[in-house]
Amino acid sequence: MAETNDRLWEKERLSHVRQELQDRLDELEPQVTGLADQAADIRKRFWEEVTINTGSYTDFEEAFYTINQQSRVLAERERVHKMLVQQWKSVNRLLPSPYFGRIDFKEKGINFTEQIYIGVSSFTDKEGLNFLIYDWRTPIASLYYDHASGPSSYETLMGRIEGNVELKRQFQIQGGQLLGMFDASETIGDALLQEVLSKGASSQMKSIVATIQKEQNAIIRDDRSRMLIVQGAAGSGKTSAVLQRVAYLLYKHRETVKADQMVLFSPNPMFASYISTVLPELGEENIQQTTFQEYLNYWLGSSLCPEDPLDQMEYVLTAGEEAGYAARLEGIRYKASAAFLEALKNYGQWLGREGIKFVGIRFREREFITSTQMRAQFSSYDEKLSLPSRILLLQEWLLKELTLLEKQERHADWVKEELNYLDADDFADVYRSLHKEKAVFEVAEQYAAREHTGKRADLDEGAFDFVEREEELLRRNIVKQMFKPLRQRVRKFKFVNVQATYEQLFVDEVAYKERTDGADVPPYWDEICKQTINMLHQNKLFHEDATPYLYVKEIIEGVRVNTDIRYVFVDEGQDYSVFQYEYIKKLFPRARMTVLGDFGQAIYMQSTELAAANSSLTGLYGEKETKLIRLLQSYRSTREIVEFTRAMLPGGEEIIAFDRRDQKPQLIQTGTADGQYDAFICRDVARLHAEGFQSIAIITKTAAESRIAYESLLAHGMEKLKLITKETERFEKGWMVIPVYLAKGVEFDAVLVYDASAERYSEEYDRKLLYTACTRAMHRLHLYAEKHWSPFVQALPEGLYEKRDEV
Ligand SMILES: Nc1ncnc2c1ncn2[C@@H]1O[C@H](COP(=O)(O)OP(=O)(O)OP(=O)(O)O)[C@@H](O)[C@H]1O
Repeated sequence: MAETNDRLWEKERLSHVRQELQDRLDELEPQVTGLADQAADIRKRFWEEVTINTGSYTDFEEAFYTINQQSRVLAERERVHKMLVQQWKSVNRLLPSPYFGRIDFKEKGINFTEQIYIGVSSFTDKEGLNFLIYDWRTPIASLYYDHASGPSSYETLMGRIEGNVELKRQFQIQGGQLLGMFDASETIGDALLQEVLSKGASSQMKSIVATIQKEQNAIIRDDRSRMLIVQGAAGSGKTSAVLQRVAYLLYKHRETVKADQMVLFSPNPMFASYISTVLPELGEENIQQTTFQEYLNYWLGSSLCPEDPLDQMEYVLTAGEEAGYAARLEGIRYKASAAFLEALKNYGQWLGREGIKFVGIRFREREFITSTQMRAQFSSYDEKLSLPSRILLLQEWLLKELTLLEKQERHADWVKEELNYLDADDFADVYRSLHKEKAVFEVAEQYAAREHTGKRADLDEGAFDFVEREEELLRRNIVKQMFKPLRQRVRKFKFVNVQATYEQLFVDEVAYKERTDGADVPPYWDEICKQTINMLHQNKLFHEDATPYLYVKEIIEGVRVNTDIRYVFVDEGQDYSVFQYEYIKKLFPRARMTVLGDFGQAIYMQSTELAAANSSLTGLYGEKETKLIRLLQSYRSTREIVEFTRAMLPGGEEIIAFDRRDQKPQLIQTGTADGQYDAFICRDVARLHAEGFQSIAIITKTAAESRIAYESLLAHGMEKLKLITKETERFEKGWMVIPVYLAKGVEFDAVLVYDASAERYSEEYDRKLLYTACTRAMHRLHLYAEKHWSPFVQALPEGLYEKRDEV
């Protein structure tokens, strides 16, 4: 009975709050449109109101004053309009579902229990005195996420507030209707989470604001660490938590930090599209999203073409039979290592003493300034100065030299010849400036004459030599134009041959050791050198060389920095090398960094272990400034799928499954009969679809395998199937074939691992690929093989799956 009363009471309150929201909306709407119209009107009539009369100084002043006045009114109207639009949007967002939680909190020493309703933004009553809804990011709202009922506390700017949570309640409100309410005695009750997690996958990630878990809340609200590292199991909500964190930080620091001062590194553009709706759903603007590759491409410019990381991945997975494969793999590993980073630091020292390669400045087949001259000039600078400072001095020297050479060059014969090719415009320009010059000349002559004789000078027409001055000016212009690109090259440091400077690291072992203060070389060094140089000679860079190359470039030219950015977030952080982290740190010197990842899904060779005791990531800002949070509970998949997948990973037993149940994963052995394989898959997709699963992914190991699978399944009549490639920009719901490395970070109702045979996944390296593929499944997981299962499947306890032998 009491429960029913509670529910009635909540229904009434909901309808009261909605009425208040509606009233506010009715109040705001005319203001919003009215102000927009007013601003538009002012903008349209701006110049009508202003009479510009510059006849006298007073007129001018008056015009100036009116313009100023008008633009101030306009700016104020626009500011108020923007604020009202924001309020209007926020009220609109609240109306269908004003809040999702309530806590009753009795503060210590105060004899009163406050009811706190929590929603996506705050809302007060008409008088502005009482909060009808608290924003989920307010300090008091953290009680909702962190504590079960009982003694609790929360942090405010003024210190810790202690008290007692007497009630914690969750609501399901949709379209203004109270559909359900649950009182939670333990953290956030499972009922709502169960409900949320049992839903189907969608083409866009959803906000988890109503069901944030305690350990996720710690990630969201951490505001102290310079570096926050989150090592979280597959599906533990890392990406979800980081997006909530962005919204939280934007709210907490709204006076000082704007969305464009945050940047998120995501694995690929498709992933970026997948998460793009979360922040707007929370009422915040999207932050800048990029991939590390975009940064590389931008900074390397057009002269060198770096390999795409996905192409590198495809090579690693498919080129096992090719000559030089083992050396390339060693190269990938070594060039991402801390040892190589150290070697490059030492190389920087060596370059400071000798060895930088310069490019001479050539002009019309002549060597103007040779690389030897540059080297001599460079070595004349004090060695105590940093390398980039000396390069700057050299740049200055070169620009001065060019000015001298430019002057000399005006008298060269080729300039005379060029005079013949000038067009009328060139002459007209010179003619105009000569006339101006003539006027100045005549005034100067008159002045000089008056000084000497006290009379006007009697200037004859020939006193100003037009012809001579004309040729002089024309020559000057011609040479100036020709020297422009030379100057530009110098300004862009093109006189340093970075390519040759990088290349000379890869001559042979002796040279390498000499230049890097005795660094050890990995196996296959000679072959690694050959492969690297071969690429450079084609003006290309292996992916593993791209960041080290930029690093060397910056050792010489100085570090590029972006001081605007205050927060950097790196998702799928295990896939970045220590080099890339070092680079990101330097690029954003004022930023705090949040890195989220899962070493269990570290499928790239350059991976970094996030949570290891001696992780290079901890070393980036030092232990004191670094905080590590581990997430062990997996939310994405059913208990059966988590139990199956975690058994694939050494140490996987620590992953905790959420208690949501469905079928066990199915292993389907198809036999070798022609066409049977794909026929089984088609049939299973149709069955899953009939069960109501809409997003179904057939996951392959490589892009090459994806293409073959796609063609073959298409031939079996699966017309609705889509092939996802690295060029796919938008993530859409449906049936798709996708290589595992593109499926990272996203999820599907059902996953069918196209070929989980021993032929496909047998190396230790394949374990994580298979794990990553299987952990994309939310509700159903099927694995297929013709004959022999991958050893990683064979090793699983039998009770974890159901076998379907179709042979
Ligand atoms: N607190 C939560 N409430 C509701 N759903 C949640 C919560 N945490 C995670 N989820 C859901 O679990 C799924 C996995 O979350 P997410 O993609 O953020 O995990 P992840 O750790 O980034 O995964 P992976 O590393 O495997 O890509 C998503 O569907 C997300 O909505």
